[in-house]
Amino acid sequence: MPPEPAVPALRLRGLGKRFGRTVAVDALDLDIPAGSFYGVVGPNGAGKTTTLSMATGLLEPDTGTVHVHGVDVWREPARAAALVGVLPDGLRLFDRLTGPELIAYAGLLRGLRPDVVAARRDDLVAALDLGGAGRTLVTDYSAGMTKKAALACALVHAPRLLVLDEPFEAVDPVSAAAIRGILRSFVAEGGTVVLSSHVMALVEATCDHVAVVAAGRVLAAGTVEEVSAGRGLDQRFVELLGGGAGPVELSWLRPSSG
Ligand SMILES: Nc1ncnc2c1ncn2[C@@H]1O[C@H](COP(=O)(O)OP(=O)(O)OP(=O)(O)O)[C@@H](O)[C@H]1O
Repeated sequence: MPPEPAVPALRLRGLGKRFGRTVAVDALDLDIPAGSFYGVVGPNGAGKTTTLSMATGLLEPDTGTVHVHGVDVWREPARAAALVGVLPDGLRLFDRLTGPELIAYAGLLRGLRPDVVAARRDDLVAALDLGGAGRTLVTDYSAGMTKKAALACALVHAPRLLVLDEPFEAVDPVSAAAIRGILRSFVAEGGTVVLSSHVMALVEATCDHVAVVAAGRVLAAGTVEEVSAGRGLDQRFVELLGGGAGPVELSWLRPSSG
């Protein structure tokens, strides 16, 4: 008998969302294999945030289904939520707390025991180097620090799947390396990471799989080698998107034109 096909960490089928006349996501199908480090790339307005929001139960799809490790996100939201950690785009946090307080609060909301919460909070503060901020409230954190605190909140219940919208945006290189290290060991231990990014070099260096999304559809998906087809992800991305228009000359911008 052939082996059972593996259940993907995330399965999107016929996913669709409109905002008025704008089709943000258009009958999108995608499988994210369990244990992969998956990048979702695409131009501005491609539908990445909308897709990831629907995949994680934050935004109700107009059409289609989402399964996380075989659990239907929209039929069994509590079971699915226990499996997923999310770093949404433009996240609103309870920012009148310190970072460690926020992490503990996230753990308690997830139903963890207080002693487990305290231990994990301390581990996450150390791993993400959030201890130096002392009693500073999250509202006074830099953008990168806020992102790290939000990532810690997404990790505290030990999810199997992490979905991260632009996790490296506004994060300094040292913090980005720390975050990458944490995500890599999460994947090495059997977890799955899905992240969206505009930065091809980052996806190429970090992810093993990639999907190129444009106009709410998947243009190409597979391992980074398959999708980049020996030409580098940046170049493939431009090719898949049709190269774009030629350069527009801004003659008035020439210093000599005044
Ligand atoms: N709440 C909303 N109301 C109206 N239109 C929306 C809303 N959210 C997204 N859109 C539209 O849906 C389309 C897809 O947006 P989305 O934010 O998902 O793209 P994205 O790939 O994440 O873009 P970016 O890389 O710029 O963040 C865009 O045309 C956007 O203007």
